[in-house]
Amino acid sequence: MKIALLGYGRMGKTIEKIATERGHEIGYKTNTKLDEEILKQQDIAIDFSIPEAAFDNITTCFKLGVPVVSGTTGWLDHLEEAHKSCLKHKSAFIYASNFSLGVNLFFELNRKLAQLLQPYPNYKASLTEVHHTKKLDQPSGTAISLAEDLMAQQAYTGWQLTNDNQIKSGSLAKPLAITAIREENVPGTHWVNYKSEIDEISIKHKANSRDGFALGAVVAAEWLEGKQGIFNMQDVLNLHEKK
Ligand SMILES: NC(=O)C1=CN([C@@H]2O[C@H](COP(=O)(O)OP(=O)(O)OC[C@H]3O[C@@H](n4cnc5c(N)ncnc54)[C@H](O)[C@@H]3O)[C@@H](O)[C@H]2O)C=CC1
Ligand SMILES: O=C(O)C1=N[C@H](C(=O)O)C[C@H](O)C1
Repeated sequence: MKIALLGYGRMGKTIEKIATERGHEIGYKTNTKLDEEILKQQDIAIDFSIPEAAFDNITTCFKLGVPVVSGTTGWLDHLEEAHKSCLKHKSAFIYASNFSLGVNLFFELNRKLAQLLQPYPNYKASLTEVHHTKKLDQPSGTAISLAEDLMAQQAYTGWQLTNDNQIKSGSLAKPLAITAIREENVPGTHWVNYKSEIDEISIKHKANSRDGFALGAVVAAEWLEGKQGIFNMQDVLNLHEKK
């Protein structure tokens, strides 16, 4: 496939390495405004840019008939609008807050654990994420996905970042606490913890590098080729069928 990399930073460069190893061609890469003439000659676009640019990049691709794999976090207020644009232009789209196989299995574990602990409100849940100091958004997109899945099974009314009272979502009547920690060179670590007076149950995913995110994004792009519509990583990894 001829791939456009929208965002050529840490992830764009890792995706280039993995896509090339898998026999793809990088036909276009950019860190700024899109060149529509070159972009429309590509088979697919992979957007790992910045929150402010993602929506425009993605909808420009749909307008040009270029399917999109998007991993940029921090722009999800506009996700529904992006879906509408994809459907309007009969294009194809996959968004994931995390493309790695390990995290997508971890998402399944999180949903299962939240369901198992539903009858036991004495276990208080919390989330922690650790990322590198260059990360622009907090909490991470992955932590928000974990929180949303957990809250679908448990009696929390919203989530709140423990280290910044301004950052929250939903009602604070019974908030789920998320702690975001920033340390040099950490690719991404997430914990879900349940604590009672008697004991604690924790699950953790730690990325050792960015390769898993990049491989997942390239596999998603390969899977999306020739399809039309809106998909997610559960579709790509066939996780619906494994339940
Ligand atoms: N879904 C997933 O699996 C993962 C998602 N991410 C997310 O991907 C995004 C990028 O992460 P990194 O590569 O670490 O960041 P980065 O800061 O290294 O790269 C972002 C690049 O986008 C460029 N950029 C700025 N404006 C642009 C525009 N208008 N169009 C295209 N590019 C533009 C910047 O110059 C920069 O080079 C972040 O939102 C991050 O949270 C990161 C890792 C995994
Ligand atoms: O910015 C990052 O680096 C990462 N961002 C994603 C997120 O916000 O969850 C995925 C991964 O954790 C790395």
